[in-house]
Amino acid sequence: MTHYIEPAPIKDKENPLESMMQRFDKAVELLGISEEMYYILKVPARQVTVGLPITMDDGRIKVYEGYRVIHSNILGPAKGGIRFDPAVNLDEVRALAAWMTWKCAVVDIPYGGAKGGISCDPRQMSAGEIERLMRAYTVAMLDVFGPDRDIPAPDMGTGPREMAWLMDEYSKAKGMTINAVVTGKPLVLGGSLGRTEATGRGVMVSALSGMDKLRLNPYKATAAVQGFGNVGSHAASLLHERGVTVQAISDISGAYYNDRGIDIEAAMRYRDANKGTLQGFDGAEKISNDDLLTLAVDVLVPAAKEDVITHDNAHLIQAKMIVEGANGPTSASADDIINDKGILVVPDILANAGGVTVSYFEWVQNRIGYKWTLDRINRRSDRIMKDAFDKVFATSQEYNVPMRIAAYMVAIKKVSDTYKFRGGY
Ligand SMILES: NC(=O)C1=CN([C@@H]2O[C@H](COP(=O)(O)OP(=O)(O)OC[C@H]3O[C@@H](n4cnc5c(N)ncnc54)[C@H](OP(=O)(O)O)[C@@H]3O)[C@@H](O)[C@H]2O)C=CC1
Ligand SMILES: O=C(O)CCC(=O)C(=O)O
Repeated sequence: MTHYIEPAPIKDKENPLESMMQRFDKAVELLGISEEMYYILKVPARQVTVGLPITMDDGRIKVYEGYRVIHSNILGPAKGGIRFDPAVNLDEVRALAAWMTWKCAVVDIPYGGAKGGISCDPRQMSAGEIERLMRAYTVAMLDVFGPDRDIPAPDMGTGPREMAWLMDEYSKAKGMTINAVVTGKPLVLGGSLGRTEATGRGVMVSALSGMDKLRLNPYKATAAVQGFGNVGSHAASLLHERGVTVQAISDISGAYYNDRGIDIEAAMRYRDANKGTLQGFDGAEKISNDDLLTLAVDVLVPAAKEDVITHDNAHLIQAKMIVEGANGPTSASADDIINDKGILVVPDILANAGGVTVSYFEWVQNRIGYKWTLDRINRRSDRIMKDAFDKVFATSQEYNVPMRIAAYMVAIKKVSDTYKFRGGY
């Protein structure tokens, strides 16, 4: 029996790092970036891998691998979530860290990009085992994290509970309470109002902005949302609130379809009362996660994981618009097919930036020792998301490129200009 938890193998097909680099290369070429700057932007500033021996509930010791990659800290402290998932490996974390750099630059917040992850399956672990893993990871990253250095947050498989453990462990090690070291915390520990829904809310703002460009009336529009976790469930709920008929939702147990629309609040209540799963939800017909992606809806929101839309299924997509709630849900191999079909894609580094935007607000509130109202947070984050959408859309028109490449161009220009002005290399 193995006590070492092997990280997921690096994928040679549909590798997220490759997908990120292909879009990056295109944007760099259009911007006429120098070769020196190309490598400055490409190579991560820091990569840390740690071994984490954890005592499991049955007394055995298992050794997990954890990662933190700081892609860039030129715009400010690095920022990015921590992922607990069996598919985590260093390549995935490197791609996710770079996406954070571009994302923060697209929405014009003063952060660089980072990401962390542990190759583990939290669904198979007790709360105590997860807590020991999170605390061990925090101790291993004491010289990486810091409110002015690198500020983690939740991602897939983690949430406020894990962020609370991180803050506690970090604060104990430093001998004082330092809540600005992490965002996405519970409210009582200095979390921000609105952070839980923030990513889904930004997805909703992006979807409505895209619908406006396509002249789609939200009250007549339909949507399918893949993933019913933090991002997917709030995106579905907020789209529903704005009049959109959400015909399909899904989680790892499968997808649930109803052409008259799913009662999203009922689905959320069902999931919360059913150990976090939609398994058995009866307000809809059960279909597969693959079938959800090819439904004849106006708006498709992939909000679960990477590389679900690939060369193999892109030609089957019927949606008029894809709003990427997840990071990297479309692999680069699908880009040309999707663009040729005329589908408007609001890319991940724009569409899901509402989360990090409100994380930024949380950090600002922690630092000034004050709490903003939910109304102020929502108004400010909606404005940031709408301005970013308009800027990326205008760039896509100016250069006649898809919004994805336009978003990379906006981001890369900002980061490379920052390097030029700071100089010293
Ligand atoms: N949380 C945030 O603020 C942000 C998250 N993101 C990105 O959004 C995506 C989702 O993150 P988040 O909502 O936080 O994660 P969660 O862990 O809260 O939810 C993930 C959801 O995806 C489902 N899922 C996982 N694997 C599959 C699969 N193979 N097929 C179908 N569904 C699956 C999960 O199902 P189940 O519950 O059954 O396991 C769950 O419903 C990730 O790509 C993340 O990086 C981006 C920006 C910010
Ligand atoms: O809220 C944050 O700081 C980061 C969220 C995140 O990991 C992401 O946007 O992918």
